[in-house]
Amino acid sequence: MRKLFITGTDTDVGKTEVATLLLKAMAQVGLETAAMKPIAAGCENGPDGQLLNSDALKLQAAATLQLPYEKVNPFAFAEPIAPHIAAMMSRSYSEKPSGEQFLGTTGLNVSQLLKHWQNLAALDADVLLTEGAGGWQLPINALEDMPSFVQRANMDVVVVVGMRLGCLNHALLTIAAIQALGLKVAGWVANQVSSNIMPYYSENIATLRSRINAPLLAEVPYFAEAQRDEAQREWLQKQNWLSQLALA
Ligand SMILES: Nc1ncnc2c1ncn2[C@@H]1O[C@H](COP(=O)(O)OP(=O)(O)OP(=O)(O)O)[C@@H](O)[C@H]1O
Ligand SMILES: C[C@H](N)[C@H](N)CCCCCC(=O)O
Ligand SMILES: [Mg+2]
Repeated sequence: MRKLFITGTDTDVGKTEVATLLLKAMAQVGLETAAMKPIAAGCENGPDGQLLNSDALKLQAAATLQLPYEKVNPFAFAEPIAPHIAAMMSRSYSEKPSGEQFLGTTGLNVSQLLKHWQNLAALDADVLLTEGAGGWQLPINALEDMPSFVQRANMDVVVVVGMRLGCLNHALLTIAAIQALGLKVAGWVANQVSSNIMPYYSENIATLRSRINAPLLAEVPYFAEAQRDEAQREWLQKQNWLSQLALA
């Protein structure tokens, strides 16, 4: 089983967009996939009152293994804020903890994340794809960050770079932090996050290519709403990212 973790240079850079495109590409070549968004902040109430996150729903729908929502997204919080703060805010306190005290009350920890992830890993699909939340160095409690979970699970990491001004610093810091933990960067994806392509796009790509010691898996264009599905289908046919990931 291939275990991939999708991170990005920030929140809103296209991790879910790229993750669902990857899952669709994998399905097209007959791979069995499971997907997970272990922690999601920013949820709506479903019909039975269950908190549902749109990323988790997209991953659930794009994976070939049909899994119950709570297995895809075991930790769901209402507010669209940093997840460990959302986790703290979701609890009821007689007195809300002040200052840094709340960090001890998030209820999130690496061993719980690992337990839920291992349940999906045990299904032994060809690929288990896990989306992070926000950027790489995401705190989950007073002592632990998301990267410790990725390290314990020994996942390979795909970095989604939102192609906008500032991405050089964010991408290079992210890659350095992943590699410093001894984890493999399976590759990076340049994602156009706006209908206006950034100035000097190709020079920015060239700069990242020259400094990132991992393959550029794909350059994802901005898919306008109109005929989005069709444009994505056409685009997917031209990609060789699965062979770069040794999955095809
Ligand atoms: N290549 C693209 N073409 C068109 N829209 C895009 C593209 N990439 C991202 N978007 C849009 O930008 C928004 C943010 O993308 P996405 O939700 O994938 O970000 P994210 O990194 O997963 O964010 P989060 O940190 O909340 O998980 C979404 O509305 C998404 O549809
Ligand atoms: C709400 C948002 N869309 C994401 N789900 C969470 C982003 C967390 C960012 C935390 C931070 O680095 O400041
Ligand atoms: Mg997302």
